[in-house]
Amino acid sequence: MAFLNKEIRDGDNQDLTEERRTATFDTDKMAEVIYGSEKLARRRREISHAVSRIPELADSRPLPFLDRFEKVTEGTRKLSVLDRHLAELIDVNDNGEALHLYHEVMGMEGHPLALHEVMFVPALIGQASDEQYEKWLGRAKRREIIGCYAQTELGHGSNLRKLETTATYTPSTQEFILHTPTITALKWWPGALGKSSNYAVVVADLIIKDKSYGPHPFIVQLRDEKTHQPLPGITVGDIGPKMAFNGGDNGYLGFDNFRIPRENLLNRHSRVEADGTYVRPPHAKIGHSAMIRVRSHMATGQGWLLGHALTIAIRYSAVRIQGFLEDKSHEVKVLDYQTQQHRLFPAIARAYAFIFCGFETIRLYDQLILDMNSNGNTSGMADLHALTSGLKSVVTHFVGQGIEQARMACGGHGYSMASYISEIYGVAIGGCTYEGENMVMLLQLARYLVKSVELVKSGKANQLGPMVAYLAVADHKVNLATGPDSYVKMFQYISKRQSWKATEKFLKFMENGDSRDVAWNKTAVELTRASRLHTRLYIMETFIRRVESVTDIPVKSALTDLLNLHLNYELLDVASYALEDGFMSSNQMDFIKNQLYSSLEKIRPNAVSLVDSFQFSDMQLRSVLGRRDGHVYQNLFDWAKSSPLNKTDVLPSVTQYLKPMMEKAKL
Ligand SMILES: CCCCCCCCCC/C=C\CCCC(=O)SCCNC(=O)CCNC(=O)[C@H](O)C(C)(C)COP(=O)(O)OP(=O)(O)OC[C@H]1O[C@@H](n2cnc3c(N)ncnc32)[C@H](O)[C@@H]1OP(=O)(O)O
Ligand SMILES: Cc1cc2nc3c(=O)[nH]c(=O)nc-3n(C[C@H](O)[C@H](O)[C@H](O)COP(=O)(O)OP(=O)(O)OC[C@H]3O[C@@H](n4cnc5c(N)ncnc54)[C@H](O)[C@@H]3O)c2cc1C
Repeated sequence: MAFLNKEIRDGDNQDLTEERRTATFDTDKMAEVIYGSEKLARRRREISHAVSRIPELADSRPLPFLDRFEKVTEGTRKLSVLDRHLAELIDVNDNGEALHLYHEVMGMEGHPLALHEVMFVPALIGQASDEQYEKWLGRAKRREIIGCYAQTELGHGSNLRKLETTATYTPSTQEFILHTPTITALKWWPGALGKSSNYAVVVADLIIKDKSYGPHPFIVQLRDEKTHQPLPGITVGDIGPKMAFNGGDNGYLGFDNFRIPRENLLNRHSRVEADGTYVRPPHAKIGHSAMIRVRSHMATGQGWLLGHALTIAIRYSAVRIQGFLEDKSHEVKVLDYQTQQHRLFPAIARAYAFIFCGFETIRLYDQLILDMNSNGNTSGMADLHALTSGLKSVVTHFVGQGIEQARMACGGHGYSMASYISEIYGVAIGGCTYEGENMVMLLQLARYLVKSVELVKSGKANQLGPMVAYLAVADHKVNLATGPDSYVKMFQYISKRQSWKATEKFLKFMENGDSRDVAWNKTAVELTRASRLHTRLYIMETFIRRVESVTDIPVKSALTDLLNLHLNYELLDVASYALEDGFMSSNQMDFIKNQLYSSLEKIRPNAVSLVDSFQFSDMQLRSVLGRRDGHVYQNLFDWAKSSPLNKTDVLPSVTQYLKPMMEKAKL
């Protein structure tokens, strides 16, 4: 008989095998839904297999035992090995294959090319003119040069309008002079800036004839192409260890009146003529496109990170036997406890929801770039900016929470670096900060929601985009028993009510004499609540759309269980908004809870297979606790024995300090 869960192998832990046998769907088919195509799901497996046959691509030692210097060296070593094997391992023009290969081999702790691929090349593609493509893009794509994205400064990150680095145009030499006027103007944080990159896209305040034109992107050479020494006028280095990403060299950068030619302003959309005339872009924020790109990709990337932590926690929970249920002669798997299921299963649903939702925003971003580059059409920018601002904030926040729950669900062993969950957590929560601090970005979405409510109030509801059309819809009582649409309607009611209440509150402060900014700040918490609700509604709707589109019946059925869990969990979490004005009854509340608990029971037999379907190899997971074979205790013991502290029985520190202390005490 063909097994539905393809992970079953001889010699694996029996408890885990037992779980895999209960799968009601084919995990390969589920992987096709997760990764968007049969081809990519299959290629991922093939690539992982091919990588496992090249020993040099393996981590030379478990990463948690490496210090920072060793991590940076190890990442760079693997990159160079990978470079030799690239063409034999993947179709280099296929982004999905490339992304998988890098996740597999390089892991998540950072490496010299991380920002080159994620932001430097995309910034060139989005911002450079055809002539600049000719000069830089090919070299960048071939990796003759390595670049990063240097925007944030020591003193400013969120408020781009106040960046202090200046790029002053000098018509006599047709050059920009880049300068760092104060210590707070030092670029600070850019990934791969400190030691690896020899070029950067630098965002600086463009100044022409003493007038500031705001932040603009420039391509800047930082280091000599032969010696890799910083060029005269450039100060550059590493900012030190961080919560995670310690294989990466986030850096600082200062300019001392450093000159670059006029052609180095990335000028697809705006430019400076030889005489200093400024030509405006078609949209004021078009220079931010590299950020919108990363934000568009974040929901999927973060969903995968949550998937990593859950794969570890669910597999472990199926192997960990502790305590009793009915039969007092046998301890049970901790996965059988309702509290454990409640801790983990809604997070599985969210991981799936975020991945599906992310695929939609990636498509929207690709369409926007196509429109902008082919006919200068920027009409989709405001919508996508609002959407991705909310999405990156909500998703990173919940992913952080979900990973932390996964850690706790593994008890003491979750706290060990052997689980690798703390590393995943550190990487994931970086996303709450980078690409726009979460509160700041929620407030960006709130601007859009407030404007939308104002449109409705002024009788222009017909101008609302499809994503906010619900803000104008009349309220009707909802019967939740009629299926997903009724949950959407209830959520729409809640989200709409909060957007309206926050807007009314904001307008009231202004009517009472507060300035717009002060009124905004006095309403900010309510506004961020509106943004979160709007975003969660969008995630819910995309999840429903995706499940509806699935054709494989067993896969669809398992996904429907996950979706039902998601709908009930989400609604329960925000029910107080609808209970307070009586729109939701306490009977409905009980109904939601009962549905939720029965979803947990339905999902239980598929739990291991739902996470196996992510098809993360052991190499990619880098977790001793979460390995596919489930031999948790032997694996943990072997790992601990390999700790450098265990190389000798008596440590020099004991001989030097501890023993003399003990000897002295004896006297
Ligand atoms: C294959 C790819 C895989 C990717 C996977 C991801 C993995 C990533 C790993 C890499 C790790 C790290 C990378 C991190 C890189 C960085 O962090 S780069 C630095 C990022 N920095 C930021 O995000 C700064 C945040 N701040 C801002 O973006 C802006 O300052 C902010 C938007 C907050 C405000 O901009 P202002 O210019 O000040 O604008 P306002 O006055 O507030 O608004 C004026 C109007 O403009 C609209 N607006 C703003 N931005 C945009 C935009 N981008 N697009 C469209 N419209 C925009 C705004 O809504 C206002 O409109 P309104 O007046 O309301 O109509
Ligand atoms: C792992 C990592 C990688 C990074 N990589 C890069 C990179 O490659 N390139 C790059 O240029 N940068 C990078 N950054 C920097 C990152 O983009 C910024 O740190 C981020 O945009 C947040 O800005 P900030 O540090 O100025 O935070 P701040 O804005 O100083 O945030 C501090 C607090 O102030 C609040 N706050 C600020 N403004 C407002 C407001 N208007 N209203 C309400 N509250 C507000 C925030 O909510 C937050 O609570 C990276 C950062 C990290 C952590």
